[in-house]
Amino acid sequence: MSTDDNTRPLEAGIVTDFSTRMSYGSYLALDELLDLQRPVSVPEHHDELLFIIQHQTSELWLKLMLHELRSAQICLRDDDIGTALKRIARIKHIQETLTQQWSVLATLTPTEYSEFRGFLANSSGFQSHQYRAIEFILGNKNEKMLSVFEADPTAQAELRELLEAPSLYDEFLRYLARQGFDVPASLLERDVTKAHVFTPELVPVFTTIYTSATDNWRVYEACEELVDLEDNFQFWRFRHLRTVQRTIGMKTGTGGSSGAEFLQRALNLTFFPELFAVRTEIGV
Ligand code: HEM
Ligand SMILES: N[C@@H](CC(=O)c1ccccc1NC=O)C(=O)O
Repeated sequence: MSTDDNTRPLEAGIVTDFSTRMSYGSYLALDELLDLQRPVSVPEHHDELLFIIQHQTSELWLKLMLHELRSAQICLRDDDIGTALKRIARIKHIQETLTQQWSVLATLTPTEYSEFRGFLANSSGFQSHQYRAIEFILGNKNEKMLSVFEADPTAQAELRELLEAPSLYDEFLRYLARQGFDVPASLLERDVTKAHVFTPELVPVFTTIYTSATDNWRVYEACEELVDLEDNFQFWRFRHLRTVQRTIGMKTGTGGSSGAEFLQRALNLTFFPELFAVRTEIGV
């Protein structure tokens, strides 16, 4: 039923008394959440709220990504590839959201950013423990990264635990070995605290999977999901680099690195090199 005054009448059943009931705001702890955006610039710069919300929303998505990645690892350990694939499907959508989100920050001009950048002092995304946790789970292990978290023992301990645990790729290769694939023993017994290094002897395993995909759909699909995951991760890194270039140019970073040059080097890293190398071996 429509009304003449272009308003929607409330229905009789709509609940309005929340004096004793759980409401939207109380369920989501909105009072606390919306009290956490605290600009430090004096006088307060109009654009600092954008900067804070861009980072806080990113951290929330990183939290969910970590939750799903940890679960995917457990699924693989339990030989439950179906659920692992479901976890990765969601992770890929989170990555797409994180990458698209850069366009909001791209509305921040270099001048606007320079007006409050000084207030950020030495804080930097480099100190994001959730980001580092994701890098570790995906296999970009680097013990030196722990030093940044000396003042945050909880974060440091969590990162050390991840450093010493098998990566997602380690779990996948162990799964493949249990499924009867000829995964090199050196990889199954490797020092998991180190980054995975390209191992030519692993490539034939993937050549078998890719050339007989019709007999191994599940495993083939899992390989392709990992390729998507790495692609998406690189897209995020690339958008970050481009945002940095258009915002601070070649300035050094607040975290103390060379800035754009340091971020550029991350684009040479790879999580699953053999899944890319197999492409060279397929067909003519
Ligand atoms: C104007 C916006 C931004 C600029 C100018 C910028 C700049 C930089 C720079 C220069 C670095 C290198 C470390 C340093 O010396 O500080 C860095 C690292 C990093 N930033 Fe940003 N950043 C921006 C936005 C963001 C956003 C929105 C996020 C989302 C969480 C983010 C996350 C990170 C992460 C995780 C690193 C570490 C990357 C790695 O280890 O490879 N940054 N950023
Ligand atoms: N590293 C950035 C500062 C920065 O972007 C930042 C500062 C505090 C919290 C998060 C940040 N984001 C990513 O590095 C810069 O050098 O301008």
